[in-house]
Amino acid sequence: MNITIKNLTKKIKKETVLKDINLEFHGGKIYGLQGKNGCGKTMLMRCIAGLVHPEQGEIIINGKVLHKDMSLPESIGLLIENPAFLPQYTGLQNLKILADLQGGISYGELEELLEKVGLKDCTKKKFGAYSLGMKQRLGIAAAIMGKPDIIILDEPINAIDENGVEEIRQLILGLRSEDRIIIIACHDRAEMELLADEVIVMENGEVIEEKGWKNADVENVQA
Ligand SMILES: Nc1ncnc2c1ncn2[C@@H]1O[C@H](COP(=O)(O)OP(=O)(O)OP(=O)(O)O)[C@@H](O)[C@H]1O
Repeated sequence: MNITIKNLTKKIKKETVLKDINLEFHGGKIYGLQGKNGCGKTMLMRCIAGLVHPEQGEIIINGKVLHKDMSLPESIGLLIENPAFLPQYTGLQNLKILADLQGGISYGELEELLEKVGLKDCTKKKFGAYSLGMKQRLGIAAAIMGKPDIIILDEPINAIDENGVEEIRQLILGLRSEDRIIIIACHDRAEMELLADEVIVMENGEVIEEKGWKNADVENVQA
């Protein structure tokens, strides 16, 4: 599994929100996007997910060029901003609707997913009555449903209570597998150090630093 981003530039109106981004992502690693509010983390994630068309550059996923060889990445799970769930249904019912669209996911798997994200005690509660942290947990469940090759999580620990943070952290670390690329955005540097194998630091739409610390073979690539 690999993703190559070449000379990616995205403009919104006259503002350049991503500037000449060049990055490589490989399976087996958790990549962290770090930077201040508005630096372009979400926009980069949207581009990788195929939700936004860049003005320049390309995104190549396993040799296939996004928007040329395929309209969307073939196997991707996303948690970006507030996921749209139906308030009148429970978390399990919401997941079931998504699972039916995707196909090949059993009810048992959905129950397991809810347990994994710490929602198994509220299977009867409707999404509309969920707390912010519960909504976030369901969003993570939806993003990892069906075991996608690429998992993108924008601020996954946001709104999770203190006890839940370690639980969600362990869940994310446990998702790491050889064939999977995980990309998370987080503005908290300490959290990022606990979660990511490589960190991509962004500022004003540019990548200003790439560094890795969990794997000895990854040194500071770019200072
Ligand atoms: N729909 C939009 N219309 C206009 N400008 C946008 C839009 N979406 C994002 N932007 C701009 O693009 C830039 C990057 O935004 P982005 O959401 O990627 O930042 P971010 O790093 O994810 O920030 P945060 O940490 O607050 O989520 C910002 O200047 C933002 O104002």
